[in-house]
Amino acid sequence: MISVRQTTGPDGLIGASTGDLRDKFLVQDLFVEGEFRGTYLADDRIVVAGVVPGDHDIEPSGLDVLGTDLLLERRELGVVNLAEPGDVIVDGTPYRLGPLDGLYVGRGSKVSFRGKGARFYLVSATAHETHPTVLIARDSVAPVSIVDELGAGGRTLYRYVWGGGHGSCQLQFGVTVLDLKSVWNTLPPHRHSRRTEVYLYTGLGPDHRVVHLLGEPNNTRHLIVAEEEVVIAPSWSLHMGAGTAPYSFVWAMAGENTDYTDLEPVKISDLR
Ligand SMILES: O=C[C@H](O)[C@@H](O)CC(=O)C(=O)O
Repeated sequence: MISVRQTTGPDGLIGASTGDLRDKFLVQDLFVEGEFRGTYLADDRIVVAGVVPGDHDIEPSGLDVLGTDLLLERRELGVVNLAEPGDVIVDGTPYRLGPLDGLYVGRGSKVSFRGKGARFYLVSATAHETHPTVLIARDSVAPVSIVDELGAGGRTLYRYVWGGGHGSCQLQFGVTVLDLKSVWNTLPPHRHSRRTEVYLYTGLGPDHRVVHLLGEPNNTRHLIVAEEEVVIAPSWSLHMGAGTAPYSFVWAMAGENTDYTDLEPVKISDLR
């Protein structure tokens, strides 16, 4: 099943209740064993989905929203496994993903998912050409450490597909892991007017939450986000958060270009 999500422009924040904000910007309940559950974002036509295979292989379904026979008929795909090892099968070839490993799948391939205990998070964007499928183990990526000795924003970025690495049409994605006792992601914050970004939070467990900030720098709002929930950052919105426990998140972007550094920094002192 793939549902459709329209967010809003910045004016949509005026008078928005907690429920309004959650209805627009938070995607919940993607991970249900035995199902292919997705949300189609109007923003940059990104599809996010969750797949929990359990005892049976799962193929993408509910594709009437896309109007194509295959999920990747006109799309590219990023996959990150959030749990036990499992396989993504691409045109008959299995790719094994351990915890937080990534896979890029080029346009035109047929995918299915296998592995009891695996929990696959999918992000897809439209694609105009085919780039090779590649497995990106977390250990194989040069980590980018953000050191914050006095503050609480120490973390390590693992860039899986981005402008400086493996080619893609518009998709960029990776994983960021917070240092022990650090809480802040994406500090200092930024916006990127030429793309949409989605964050999936993981590693929090059932009893903890991330307080995620969205909105324009001078007009922020917050969402309280739980394990395996996704937050949408339209091109006009910043995105940053602080967790009540250690966590990681999968970030993914799509839009006008694949230049990872094409962003507009926001000064912390300008936040309102
Ligand atoms: O545009 C870049 C994305 O927001 C993330 O890569 C940022 C991030 O993981 C972090 O700073 O913690």
